[in-house]
Order: sequence, then C-alpha cells, then structure tokens
Amino acid sequence: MTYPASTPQPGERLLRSWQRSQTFGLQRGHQADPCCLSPAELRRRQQRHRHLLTLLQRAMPLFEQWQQGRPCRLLFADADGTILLSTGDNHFGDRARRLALATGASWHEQTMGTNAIGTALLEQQEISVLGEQHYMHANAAISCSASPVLSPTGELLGVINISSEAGEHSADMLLTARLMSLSMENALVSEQQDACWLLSLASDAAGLQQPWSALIALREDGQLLGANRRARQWLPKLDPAALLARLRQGELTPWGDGMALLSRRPAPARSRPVAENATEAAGLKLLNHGVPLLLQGETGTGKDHTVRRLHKQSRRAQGPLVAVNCGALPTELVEAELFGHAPGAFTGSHKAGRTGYIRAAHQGILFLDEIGELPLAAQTRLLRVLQEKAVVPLGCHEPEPVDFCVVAASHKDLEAMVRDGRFREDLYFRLNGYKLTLPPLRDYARSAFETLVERLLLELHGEHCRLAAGLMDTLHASSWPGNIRQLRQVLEVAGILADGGVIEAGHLPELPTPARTQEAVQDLKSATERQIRKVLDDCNGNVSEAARRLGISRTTLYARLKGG
Ligand SMILES: Nc1ncnc2c1ncn2[C@@H]1O[C@H](COP(=O)(O)OP(=O)(O)OP(=O)(O)O)[C@@H](O)[C@H]1O
Repeated sequence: MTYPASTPQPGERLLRSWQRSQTFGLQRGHQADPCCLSPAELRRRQQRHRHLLTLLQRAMPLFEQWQQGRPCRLLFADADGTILLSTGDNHFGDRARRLALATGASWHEQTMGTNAIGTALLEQQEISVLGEQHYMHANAAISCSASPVLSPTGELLGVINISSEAGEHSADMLLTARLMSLSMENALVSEQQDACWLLSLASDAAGLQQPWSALIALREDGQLLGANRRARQWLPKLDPAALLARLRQGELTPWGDGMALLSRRPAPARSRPVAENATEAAGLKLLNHGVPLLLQGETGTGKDHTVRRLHKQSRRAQGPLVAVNCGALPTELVEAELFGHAPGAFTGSHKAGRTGYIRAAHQGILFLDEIGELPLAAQTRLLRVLQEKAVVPLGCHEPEPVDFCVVAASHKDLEAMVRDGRFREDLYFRLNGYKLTLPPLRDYARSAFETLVERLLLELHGEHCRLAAGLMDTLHASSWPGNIRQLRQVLEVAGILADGGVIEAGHLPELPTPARTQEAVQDLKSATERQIRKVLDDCNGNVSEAARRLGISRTTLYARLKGG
C-alpha cells in the first residue's frame, strides 16, 4: 500500500479505494480523464433522472441556507458517477470547470481514482476526500464530501457531493451533503406507490419527522413497501405489521428505546400529474384495445400534448398520428379532407384524388381536435365510418376498410352541444369511450403546479434554472387563462432574462389576467425579442455566439426575432 504518510490519516474506506485505484492500473501522476458525455447524451441522462433532479431542487434550500457565500460547489452525480448537476459559487466554478467538475463529466473511481463521488458510489457510504487523499495528483487542489442517495429498496441512485478548494473544506460540508441526500430519500419513501401509512421512528419525540429519523412506508395491511437508510438498519428487529396494529394514527408511542409516530399518508392530490398518471394509464390501456378517447379541457391544458404522449407509448407508436383540427377545415371541403375523394370527384377537386385524413391514419391514431366544430353532415358520415371501420371516399362506391384508433378533443362542453342539437348524441357516445378531463391550471394543487413548473424549467432552460424563494406561490396564485401554454411562455421569457439561472421577481413579465391574455402573450414576445437583440448587440451581431449565450438554437433565435 503506497498511501503517502504526509496526507491526513485515511479511514478504511479510503484505504480500500486506494487499493482499487492501483488495481485499476491508474498512475498518480497522470492527467485524470473524466470521459465527458456529449451534450445530447447529457440531456438524455438528465431527462431520464428528471424526477431525482426535481427532488434535488426541493432540497436545494438546505444547501443555499448553509452556503451563504462560501466558495464551494454542489454536484449531483448518477449511479455511474456522471455529474448531472453542478451549481454553487461561480468563482470556484472556474476552477471546477478546469477540474472537470462540470455536468457531463464522469468521476467513476475506475478512471479518476479515489475521489468522493466515485468512492461514495462504490462503498455505498458517505465519505470526505481531502486534497492529497485523492489518488490522482491532478485532483489534490480540491476537497470533496459526498453522500449516496439510495432508493426505498436500497438501490444506489446517485450521490450528492460538495467540493471546495482543498484548504477551505469544513466538516459541515459532509453534514449538508448527508442532509440533502436523506431528504431526497425521505421524499422517495413518502411517495411510494400504494403506500397508505408512513411510520417514523426516532430516539426522541423531537427527532421524529426530521430528515435523520427512520421512515418506513407501509401498505394498508402493514406490508413493507420501502424504508430510508436509517430505518433499514432497524428493519431486522422490526415487525411493521405488528407495530401498525399497536400504533394509533397521529399518537406518539414509545417504541424500543425511542418514539414512534404513525401517520396516514395523505391521499394523492386529485391534481394533474397524479391524475394524469392514473387516468392516462387507463386511457392508454383502453386505447390499445381500440376504445375511443375523448379529451376535454380548456385551451392550453395539454390536450394535444397528451395525445402525442399517448401515441408514443401506444401499440400504434410505429403507425402514424394524424392530427386534424376540425375547426380549421374549410366548410365546403370538410368531407373531402376527412374521407378523401376519387380523381376529379367534384369541380375543383384534386386531379389525382385525395387520400383524406382517415385513410392516412391507417394502422395509427386519428386525432380529431376541436371535434365540436365538425358540421352536422360530416358528423353523420364520421359516425358511419367509426361504426363500420371503413370509409367510402367521395365519388367512390366501395367501402375501404381502415384500421385506426380515434382520439377526439374539445374545449367546448359537448354534452351541452348535444342538448342544444348542435352535436349528434350517437356520435358523442361513440367518441366518448373513455373521457380524460384535463383540469385548468387554476385548479392545480400547489404540489402538482410546482412539479409542472420544475419540469418546464428543466425542459426549457436546463438544470440550473429555478425560481427564487416565494415566486412559486406568486405563480400558483395567478389566473392563467391560457393554462400550460401561457405558463410555458412566462417561464421561457423569465428563464432567458435570468440567463438560465435563478429567476427573480424582476425577471417575470407582468403576470396575465383573464382579460388581457392576447396582450400579455404579445408582451412576452416583445420582451423576448428585446432580450435577444441586446445579447446580439453584446456579441457584435454574431448569431451563433448569441444563441450559445441564450442557450437556444440559431433556428429558435431567428424564429423568436420574427415574433415566433
Ligand atoms: N404536461 C405537459 N408538460 C409540459 N408541457 C406541456 C404539458 N401539457 C401541455 N404542455 C405545453 O403547453 C402548450 C399547450 O399544450 P397543448 O397544445 O397540448 O394544449 P391544448 O389543450 O391542445 O390547447 P388548445 O385547446 O388551445 O389547442 C404546448 O406548448 C405544450 O407543449
């Protein structure tokens, strides 16, 4: 063993790691090669781990309160040791970039030798690696503390790491990394599917419901579903079903040498993402069995988005998704466009004939958006097509079999239209095999709204972009007549103005009021355009550089300048 005598005394984990580094054939004096992912692959990884990244964002106030100007960076790496998020002090950030502490870099022990991320992953235990304790000399300028994040069933999911200059590391960095990973683990335990009970155990009442208390998720009948790492240590001595039978909800009860608290897990909010999962899963199952789906929701609630997601996951994903906006079809051509026509079927028709949207959807999904706009004559014909699964194009006599699934959508109250005689009742029942109602944003529970905002920020601006404290409440309280479409636009503009970092109140465009939707959208577009022109000026008109700084593609930049 060649662990240098001059460096701080190693623990057993460090010694094992040094031995492994030697076994991997690494040379201490060589330049460490962190094997960076391409930007596209990094985005895919971040997408794959977006739930963990969302939970991390929720734990971020722990880091921010503690950091208070300390020169250090917080990193989150996945179970392969690849950094998916790097945030914190920017001054140290420059050094961090040089030392490959940026997103996309891999800190697996196999390539980087002993280091906090790689070693915490292989040991599945927290660790601090200080200066020269790093196996590679190249990494001796930093000190790092890392704590693994484990799933409720004990699988390794990733690691939280705090890095600083070698001489500026303090013991509370490991503590902060530990608290953050515990708080992520607890969130994962609490959201276990099918969990009805959450059981907290701690040595005293004050410790209950702290991140370091033991937390166990149980099914209604007491069957164990998951536990955090503290609870896993106690599981061998614990009979959850017996404990459940003994405890009463909400009462502190002595347990062993400590205290136990049983709480009923709040029923999942009947809010979008949860409902989206449950009802969407049901919708998908039915769609796969050929049952027509009807999506109802105000403008911008995500009807189109939902259909595209369903199509991608459905058995018909390899077939076409043909989306038809029934409100945009010219009245005199509705039937020709939908059902197709034979060559020269009518004056002004295509010489070669027309396939029509229905036949184009063969082996795929036909999405009839704004179905309430379909004229009554076309409704009658559509009903026949749906009943017979065959279409007779205009000017033809023979029915042609077509294999397709239908999803219809409307923001209008179709039942009221049926009552008024503006929509055929039999067609309504035919289309309404299963109804998915997409709620307006104003009905979203706070947690569902927050999840959506976090998802949109990640998608639009990447991992560093988030809201400053208090802004989530401001956004949640707004009226959002344009629903997700409008929220998305607000976040798009705010994120650009915040340079993809922390969105402060000043970055938010004036929040919409119901009467001014169009105007507000226009305001957003103008604000975006002003910001883009400013960045372009700063870059002396260099479009590629401006696009890079704004974090958008050149095509998007041009489109935004044209008011898109
Ligand atoms: N669940 C979601 N996650 C992220 N973005 C979403 C989601 N749902 C909708 N969006 C975004 O919101 C915008 C509006 O969505 P979509 O076009 O699906 O709404 P819609 O209900 O079909 O609207 P309309 O009735 O006006 O046609 C789109 O930019 C879409 O990408």
